[in-house]
Amino acid sequence: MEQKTEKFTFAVVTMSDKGSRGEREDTSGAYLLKTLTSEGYIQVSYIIVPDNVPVITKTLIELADKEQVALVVTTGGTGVAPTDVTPEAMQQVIEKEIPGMAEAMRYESMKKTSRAMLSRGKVGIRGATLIVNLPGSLKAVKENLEVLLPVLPHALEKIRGDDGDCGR
Ligand SMILES: Nc1ncnc2c1ncn2[C@@H]1O[C@H](COP(=O)(O)OP(=O)(O)OP(=O)(O)O)[C@@H](O)[C@H]1O
Ligand SMILES: Nc1nc2c(c(=O)[nH]1)N[C@H]1C(S)=C(S)[C@@H](COP(=O)(O)O)O[C@H]1N2
Repeated sequence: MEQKTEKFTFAVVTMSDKGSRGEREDTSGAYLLKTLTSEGYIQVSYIIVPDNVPVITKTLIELADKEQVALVVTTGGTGVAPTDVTPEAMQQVIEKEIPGMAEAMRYESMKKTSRAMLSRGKVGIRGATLIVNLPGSLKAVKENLEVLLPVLPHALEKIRGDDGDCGR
């Protein structure tokens, strides 16, 4: 079993027009905050932004470059609706993409719903920050987190430059 960690900071960014206008309770963001905290990660920021590329880009760059947060998990805006632009913003932010992490989440999600193929979420690194896009619905967040959580400590250690043991 992977050990719990108390060593990494995290931020949650919810991409939602309705959420940013206060028209829908952000249950997905709240679930992420609760779960990551209970896993031992340290919350430093929680932001709700509209589905707007410049706003999302600025927010993610600030969290990585200024706040130097270890982990940023986003929810929403990954799909195919005209307003869904999270991946387009990510394209401008990340320096290294980790396609395997996004594909693993989609692969496992496909076992729950074929609609998982509609998510275009990315995972990537900017500086020493890992940024992970999850879909918007609470169900999707729960299902994707199950795939993500076990690999996170090792990924974050590697990104930080630790000599992690890959052997287990
Ligand atoms: N932050 C959230 N918390 C809880 N549920 C959400 C959240 N964001 C989206 N959802 C749910 O996931 C579904 C798909 O998300 P999507 O972003 O396409 O919805 P939307 O209503 O067009 O979003 P928005 O206008 O807020 O950007 C929504 O119908 C909603 O039920
Ligand atoms: N595991 C999982 N992944 C999922 C879903 C889900 O219910 N479970 N919903 C899908 C749906 S219906 C959509 S439209 C896309 C994109 O969601 P988003 O636009 O809210 O980011 O995520 C998909 N990924």
